[in-house]
Amino acid sequence: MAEKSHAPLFETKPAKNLFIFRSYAVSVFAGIIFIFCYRVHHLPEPNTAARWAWLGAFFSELWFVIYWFVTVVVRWNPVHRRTFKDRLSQRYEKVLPGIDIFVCTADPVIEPPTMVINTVLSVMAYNYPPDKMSVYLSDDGCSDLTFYAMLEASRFSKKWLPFCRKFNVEPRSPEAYFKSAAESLDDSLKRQEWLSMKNLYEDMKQRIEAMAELGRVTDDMREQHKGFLEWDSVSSRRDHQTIFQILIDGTDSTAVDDEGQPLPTLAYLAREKRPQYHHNFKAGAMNALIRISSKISNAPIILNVDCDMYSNNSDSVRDALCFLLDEENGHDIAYVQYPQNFDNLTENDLYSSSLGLINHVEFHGLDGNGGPMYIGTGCFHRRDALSGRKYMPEGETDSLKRERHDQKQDSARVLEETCKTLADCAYEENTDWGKEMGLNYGCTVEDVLTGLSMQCRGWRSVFFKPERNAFMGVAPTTLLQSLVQHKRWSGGDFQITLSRHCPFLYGHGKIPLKLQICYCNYLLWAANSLPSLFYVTVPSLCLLRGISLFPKVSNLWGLPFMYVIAATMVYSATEFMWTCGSTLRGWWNDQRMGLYRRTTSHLFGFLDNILGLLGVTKSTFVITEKVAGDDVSKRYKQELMEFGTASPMFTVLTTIALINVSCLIGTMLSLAMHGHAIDQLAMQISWCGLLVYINLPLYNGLFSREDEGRMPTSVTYKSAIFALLAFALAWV
Ligand SMILES: O=c1ccn([C@@H]2O[C@H](COP(=O)(O)OP(=O)(O)O[C@H]3O[C@H](CO)[C@@H](O)[C@H](O)[C@H]3O)[C@@H](O)[C@H]2O)c(=O)[nH]1
Ligand SMILES: [Mn+2]
Repeated sequence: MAEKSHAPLFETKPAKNLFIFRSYAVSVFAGIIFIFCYRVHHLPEPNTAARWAWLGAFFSELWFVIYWFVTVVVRWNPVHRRTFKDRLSQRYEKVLPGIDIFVCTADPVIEPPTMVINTVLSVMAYNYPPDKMSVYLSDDGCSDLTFYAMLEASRFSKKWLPFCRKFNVEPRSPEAYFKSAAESLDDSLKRQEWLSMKNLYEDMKQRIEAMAELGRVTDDMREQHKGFLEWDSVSSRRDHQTIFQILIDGTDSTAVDDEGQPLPTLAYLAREKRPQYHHNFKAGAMNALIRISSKISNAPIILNVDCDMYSNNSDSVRDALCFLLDEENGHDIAYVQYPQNFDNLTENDLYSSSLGLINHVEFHGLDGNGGPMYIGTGCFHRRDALSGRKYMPEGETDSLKRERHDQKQDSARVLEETCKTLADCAYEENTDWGKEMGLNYGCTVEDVLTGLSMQCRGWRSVFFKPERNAFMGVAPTTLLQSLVQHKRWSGGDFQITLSRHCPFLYGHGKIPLKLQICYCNYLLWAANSLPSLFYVTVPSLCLLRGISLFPKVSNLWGLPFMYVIAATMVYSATEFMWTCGSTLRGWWNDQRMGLYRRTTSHLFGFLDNILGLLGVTKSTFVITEKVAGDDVSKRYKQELMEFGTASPMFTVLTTIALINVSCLIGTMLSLAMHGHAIDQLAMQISWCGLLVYINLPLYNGLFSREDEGRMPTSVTYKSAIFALLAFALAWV
């Protein structure tokens, strides 16, 4: 009996079939050694163009091997986790800890209020005692429309929560639920309830959208809640006082749903913004929420979600608690990170937004090597760890059993007033907030940096991927959006590499070396750009002058090259289709996006950092668009690449594509005319051909499309000039 009470709440298992990957890695490593022998033994004459190109290829390959080694470390020891929620209920149902849920939004146009409240409703409806949950929305857009939508949501929740309980609804975002679930309920009474709930939701949605269309909240609506008065003194979203409103006060015994069950607390916050203070983007918003919630509910667990990431699995809180409450192995876990999943992907994931590799492969690997990164959304934290406390092996056991804050006797109105100052700009002056406390400032991937800090303070983290996806968000639906998002990520990650937070320095002696290496899988994205740029241009340009950078196919030295390339492609495609459950085309799209990101997002992220170090630029957080126009969505659904805008990123892509296609055609013509043997250049020509092939959608956008999503002519001209310049350079 005693043994049973200590049965673990979760279990960890190593991944299966690891020998396949390990044999691949070992054999490729052998191939790589041969490649380097070849490079060193066949150096061309000094002071020739061939010599420089050769050295360039050598150093690029050296870099790729270093990076490849990182990806091998990531994949060496993956683990999978399983939870036992029934044991959690048996042991803890009566004493479940409180949980504070933070939702962040920043712009009512890019992130429409209906989307925001769907996320809010989905988390309010978790299968968890509502009196133990509090939901806080941070609105960096300071929009009365969002506030109005929250008011609607607070009313709607009184019906939605009982409905979810009664029919065990999944997912609990009304929009997603009514979109996916057919009204197949056979019982006519149920059917009626279902329909009336759907109508109720549609009506609310319509009211909110009408108000958004109007662009302001109508006067009769404004009279319904005193909170709207706050907007009388808002001059702009970048210059206003703190607005904090408790819409549902969970401690109030009259705050109940239509079945008389308690409701979760629901609060709206727009922290103070003043032009003279940096607001530190999402990190600033989260820190304001940490402070304010500590005065209201002060729950020991904090869940953080982006406003577009609704809960898709009502048991996620319980799953997360299985880790955090485990008596044997839970006390040093700072956070439980769920994967980011998306519900707007196309069949073959045109822009490779599914994060398939991260979710199915890499994060299991990080988990096995010391713990996944914190990736900003879908993450359950221990409040203490997030607030900045170091892990202490003794005395951890009670940290989750803390009571609500003493001030709970105060009425909501009094609390609102006393809490406001906590979200004022000046509050953080001369404090450790943003440094040692809360989320870290100064980095566009505040999440990754914060997770690393927690791990360096002695905490562990776990990655949990339940069978039913825990969260579903919105992935970028245009090429440019995706590239810009990756620029923020790779630039931010690289910033960490160059700073004192570089895992090898900051994490030295604090986190395992293998985890430090794993971080490089992401922190070196930006650094990949230069060797990649070399590899997709110089070998092709060399063709024009007949400079050969690779051995003959018939030569024995050709074997290691061909083996390494073929094995890596086959392994990567298999991994993508088998482990990530994608299609072959999905893999090919991922390869294309990998190439595009390396040569644009990562390059620009790299340059940004260099300029940042020189003090020329300051990084900003460009919010990812969550709605697209009708035409754009149509093309997205058809998996037709969206260009459409004249962006420098497209100029880079087009220039590279033009260089490759010209080199390929030029070389073929000259070979045909002079009748030279193809053997010496075969590998280089194949590489160039592959680049042309992967770029087919781009040529299509350049030359044969008529729709709005084609490549703008200005980009084509600019790129043609750059390509000509490259040819001229190649000749000198
Ligand atoms: O000044 C800001 C800017 C953004 N956000 C919020 O931050 C979240 C993420 O922004 P989004 O534009 O959707 O960026 P993504 O690239 O999708 O976000 C990923 O990457 C970010 C770091 O770059 C993390 O913060 C996110 O959690 C993670 O999902 C959204 O909820 C925004 O509302 C704010 O609250 N304030
Ligand atoms: Mn997002």
